Amino acid sequence: MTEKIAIVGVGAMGGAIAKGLYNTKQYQLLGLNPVNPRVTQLAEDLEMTVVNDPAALVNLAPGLVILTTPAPLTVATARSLANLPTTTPVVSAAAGITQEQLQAVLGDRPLATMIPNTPVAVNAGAIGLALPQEMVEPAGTLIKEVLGSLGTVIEVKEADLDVVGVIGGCGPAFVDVMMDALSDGAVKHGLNRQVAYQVIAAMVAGTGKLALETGLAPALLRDQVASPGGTTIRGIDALEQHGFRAGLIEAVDQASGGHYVD
Ligand SMILES: NC(=O)C1=CN([C@@H]2O[C@H](COP(=O)(O)OP(=O)(O)OC[C@H]3O[C@@H](n4cnc5c(N)ncnc54)[C@H](OP(=O)(O)O)[C@@H]3O)[C@@H](O)[C@H]2O)C=CC1
Ligand SMILES: O=C(O)[C@@H]1CCC=N1
Repeated sequence: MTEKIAIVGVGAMGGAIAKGLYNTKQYQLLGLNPVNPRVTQLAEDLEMTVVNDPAALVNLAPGLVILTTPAPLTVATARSLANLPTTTPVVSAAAGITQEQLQAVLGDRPLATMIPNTPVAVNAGAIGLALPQEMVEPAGTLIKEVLGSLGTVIEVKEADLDVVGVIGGCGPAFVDVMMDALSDGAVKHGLNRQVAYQVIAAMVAGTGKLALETGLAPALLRDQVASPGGTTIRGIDALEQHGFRAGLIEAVDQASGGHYVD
């Protein structure tokens, strides 16, 4: 029987997860979200049954529930789903919301926290997953299978999920800012912006693939690009002088330390 996966909060993240799961053709998609034209269209596109009442979602008997509501609303939303059978696993993507907070409202059931990222929409996500030690089967296997269909799952301790969420979850936005600035530089030199976008996106995808497949440290990969006396090292010098590296370290500092409250 096809597993029914429920996405609670079908926004940017929930929608990206829905798209990635739809691509696999392996799951039946359910959703919970207030009614609006955006969600109605997405539901139609992804053959997803979206309801706007928690009791209706419980009646649809999902096999796995993924919480992607705004973090400050997630504990209250989880409470509205407490009637799910105690065997139904729940995975929350809400930044800064802990397993303990969710367990308090969802009771004793398989429960995990994660930080995915928007590339899950194209099954190329980086998903930090914190499974509690006492996770029972088959829930643990189901969670890893479903998330594994969306990209690379990296299991971490819950205490590390905050910083994993910054580099993995916020990271695409940081890279998008870099890509946008690189395209400005290229346009300044007369290149067509759409051509610049194409080159930059392929370059970023390939740089990530090379790092993943070689397992080499970024500093070593950088050295292979920077020919002695060449052009790259002059660009790196400019980046250092303008605080590129310090800016990224500060971005991780500023974005970490979850600030959401129930
Ligand atoms: N965006 C990202 O890249 C990442 C986000 N996350 C986490 O995912 C969660 C969602 O973030 P994001 O997708 O960016 O936010 P969005 O605002 O885009 O999405 C939130 C969705 O939840 C819906 N919603 C609001 N209240 C309820 C409710 N009570 N029941 C059901 N649905 C509800 C909203 O409906 P409506 O359409 O009416 O606004 C909206 O569709 C956050 O907890 C965030 O920490 C984690 C990792 C990465
Ligand atoms: O901006 C946010 O709060 C969410 C969490 C990680 C990425 N987006």
